[in-house]
Amino acid sequence: MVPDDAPGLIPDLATLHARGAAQQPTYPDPAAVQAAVQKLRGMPPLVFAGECDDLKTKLAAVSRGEAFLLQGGDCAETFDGVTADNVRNKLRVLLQMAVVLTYAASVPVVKLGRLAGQYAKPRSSDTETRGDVTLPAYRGDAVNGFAFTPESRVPDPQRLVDVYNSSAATLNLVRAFVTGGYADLRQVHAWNTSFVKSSGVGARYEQVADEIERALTFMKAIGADPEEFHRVDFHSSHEALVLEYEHAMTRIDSRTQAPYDVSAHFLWIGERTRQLDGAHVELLSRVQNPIGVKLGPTTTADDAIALAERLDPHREAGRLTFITRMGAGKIRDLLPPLVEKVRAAGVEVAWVCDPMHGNTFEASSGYKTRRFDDVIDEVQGFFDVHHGLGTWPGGIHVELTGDDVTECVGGGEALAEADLGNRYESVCDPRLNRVQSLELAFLVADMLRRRDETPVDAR
Ligand SMILES: O=C[C@H](O)[C@H](O)COP(=O)(O)O
Ligand SMILES: C=C(OP(=O)(O)O)C(=O)O
Repeated sequence: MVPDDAPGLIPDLATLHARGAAQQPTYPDPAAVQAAVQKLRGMPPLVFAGECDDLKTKLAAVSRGEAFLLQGGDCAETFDGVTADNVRNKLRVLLQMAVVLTYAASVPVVKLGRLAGQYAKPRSSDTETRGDVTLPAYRGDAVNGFAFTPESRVPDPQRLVDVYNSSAATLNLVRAFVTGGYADLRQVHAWNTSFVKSSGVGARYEQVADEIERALTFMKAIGADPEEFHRVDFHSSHEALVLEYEHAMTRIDSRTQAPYDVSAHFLWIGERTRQLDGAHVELLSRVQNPIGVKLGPTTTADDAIALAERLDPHREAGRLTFITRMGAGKIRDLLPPLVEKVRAAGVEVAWVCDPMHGNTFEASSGYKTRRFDDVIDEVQGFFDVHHGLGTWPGGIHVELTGDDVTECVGGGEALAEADLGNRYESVCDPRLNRVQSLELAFLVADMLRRRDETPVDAR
């Protein structure tokens, strides 16, 4: 456990806050905050430091161009959403996407859930107004309630303990699924439930599943049935946003005597909290987990290089992932100078594309949405830029759900703006539904394959 004053390893909370921490809740009762933090400091780790190191090794392969990262899950998890069906559905769509990417593009896929901790949200505005009532904005279940009442919107630190418990329950189920038979490759057909089967992409998936099944039968016949066919490696991630939670979950690893944030394997710093001298960069600069930083359209190459110097001064392979979220209309202009200058500075990172956060708009009905075509266009732009520079498009970071929601428009089922109200369930940003997620996986697999077909000297 890291005491609040572990000298030299982790600054105490007050010192962190004194740096000016963006996007933090204003708690009305400091004693209640202290009590929640103390409670969390005594809880067991959610992940083990050695697992974080394993993920770092895998991300090093991503940064070398030898693997592809699939990072996905809800925009904002909710406490009510911690049900067996919900967790299974999310895992299932990620497994299906990973199979498509691995099989269709012949590339190892590192699987990273945006889950078991993704409960805190940075917001554009501190308040939300409905009619003539203005209340504090909803900042995720980690902070306050979604219900639009004054009581619900008051930040409650006990929620941080609830985040821990919900994350533990989710991770427990995920671990059971991925090692206990559900993720066995022989389940590849069973993951395709009837709803998806009846869609165009579902039929395409069935073909892939048939081919995999034949290959598995052949392998078994010749006596090869490796352990990797029966389980998958799966890791957890979330935005490290609320300092009280991340600080309380930072512990000294008994093997190495170094600090790890044991709330997840991978933590990222958001676009709104990546200030070089800010608290979030300071805290994550001290922990040994693999970490990410979101880079939006205002990021200069100097910003990115300075972030790398602060967060990865020893240039450790797999330590740092840059997750760009420029917007479909900007990525082809903004990404090339960024990647070129970062590379010229000798900084080695995994480059990952978040095609969601630069492409949000408000539909005429008032729903926040994203166009599937914009999502694809940003990923295609990301691939084109890296292709042009000879660098590796290392992965995608996607807000998605395993359910058949109606939050993003377009895709093979041509979801229209008028359909958004049918099943809009996100408490923050719109997610790809299950069919759209699978369609994305096939399109990205095509992009990866086409890249492979290009002769190296033509790159
Ligand atoms: O998920 C990211 C942010 O929390 C979200 O885009 C902010 O949304 P807002 O602009 O509605 O506050
Ligand atoms: C807030 C998020 O993204 P960004 O920091 O890129 O806006 C997010 O991924 O939930």
